Amino acid sequence: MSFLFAACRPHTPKPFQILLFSITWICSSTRTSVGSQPPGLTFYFGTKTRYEEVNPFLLENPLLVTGKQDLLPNMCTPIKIVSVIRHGTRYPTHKQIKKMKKMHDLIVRQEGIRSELVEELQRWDMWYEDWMDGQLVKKGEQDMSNLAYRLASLFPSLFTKDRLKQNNMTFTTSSKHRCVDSTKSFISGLVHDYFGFPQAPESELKDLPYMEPVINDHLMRFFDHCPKFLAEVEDNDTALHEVDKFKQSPEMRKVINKIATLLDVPELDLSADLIQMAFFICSFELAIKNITDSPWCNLFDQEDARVLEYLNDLKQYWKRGHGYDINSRSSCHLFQHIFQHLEAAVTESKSSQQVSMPVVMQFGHAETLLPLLALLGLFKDETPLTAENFISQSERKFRSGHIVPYASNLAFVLHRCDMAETPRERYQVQLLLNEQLLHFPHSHNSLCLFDEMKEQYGHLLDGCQIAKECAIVKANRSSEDEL
Ligand SMILES: O=P(O)(O)O[C@H]1[C@H](OP(=O)(O)O)[C@@H](OP(=O)(O)O)[C@H](O)[C@@H](O)[C@H]1OP(=O)(O)O
Repeated sequence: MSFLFAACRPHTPKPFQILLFSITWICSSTRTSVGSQPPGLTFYFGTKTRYEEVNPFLLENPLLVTGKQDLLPNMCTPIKIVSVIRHGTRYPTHKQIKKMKKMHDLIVRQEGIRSELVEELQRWDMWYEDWMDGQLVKKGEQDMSNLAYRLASLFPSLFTKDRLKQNNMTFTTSSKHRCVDSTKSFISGLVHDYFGFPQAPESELKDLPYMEPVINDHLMRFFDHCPKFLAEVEDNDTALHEVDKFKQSPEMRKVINKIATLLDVPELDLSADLIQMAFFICSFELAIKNITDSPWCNLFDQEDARVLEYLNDLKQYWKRGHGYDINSRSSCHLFQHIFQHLEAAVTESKSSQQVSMPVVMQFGHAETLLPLLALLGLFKDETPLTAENFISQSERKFRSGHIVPYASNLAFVLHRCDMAETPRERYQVQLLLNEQLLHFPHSHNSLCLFDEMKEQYGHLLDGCQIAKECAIVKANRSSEDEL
């Protein structure tokens, strides 16, 4: 099978392969007609997943807003939106690029008789360079400008020219360049694509105070400012022990063995990290350049992909998700900030004032969103993800690629319902993830009365003081001192 598959790749026919040429031509044309994606791998890339995987209709039309009628509650008017948005598609980080080079060098130095696949990988151009280090790519800019257009189309009463001109929109970002650039692309999508202001200097916008992104890492990178998280997770070598164990698991060993055979390299030269990197190259080639037939994808089938997805999910679960309480508790300042924005709008609306800040857009990382979602009790499986339960977790809720792909976005939309029968029903909050309705865990409904939300999450409003949550309590002989 692999021989036939190997013969099905476009390649320069060699003397001893002339016979295969006709087969190759048939197969490559067949492969092209079969589909434009790596065979069944694209939904297993975890946090390296492109946004289109959660909204496939965007592949045809990146500006399409679907199901608008289903998304908005009848007889209610949106009066505020507060969003947390992951940056758009990015280059690999410096750390990952080093692993890419190591993996490719391992293949390039192969000599003697090599398979078609190895030859193709040897011919592949290692075009990634250290300077790229996680920066936003062109596709990432488009992710953001298109998202801005779609959100404004979904909530036109919030995204109005007047509000733009009156600066009633705020754009907060993490200090990382990919987030700052994502914010600028989002604003550009709003101003130029949606509102149609020309890009030229004579644009009406010149009299607008430029909508500069406001950097706030305490909000968008709260994990960097939480001593308890840094000590117990980030800087604790044993915190990801389940990840380390899974790298040695039978499932992982089977993938390593298979790739070693395919590449004809000693297993000892390979590792779970290097193989995960080869898998991620397939994901980056697709996400960044829309290359659907990268030779790197030909190393893997869906069984391998499920194992490698779980490896990434284990990291996200224990480093950012439900694994350790401090992961989610460290995000409660961000949740409180979101809630305070909603509460301010309710207060203004109740006193018949114009809502002063109807649009609040906040740009961060997968590690901004995952702890916040965990804090809200979302995507929590009954059993923790461990190195031992890969098989029983095959239908798990916590699949990072389905939750926080590039450009993922969580939106709290506050509605005023003037036909409400009781004052309690007048203000309702709607939850959307990646432009789709998301149910609150306590009610299994995507709409929640504002007062009910306050009751359900009150323990996170009054009972989560970030200074106390993040304090490192150091026991000593006489008493416990907070550092
Ligand atoms: O494995 P890498 O270096 O890509 O990990 C990145 C994070 O990428 P992710 O694991 O989420 O795919 C990156 O998150 P992002 O949302 O900004 O892409 C994070 O900022 C970066 O520090 C790396 O995370 P790590 O936990 O430090 O490995």
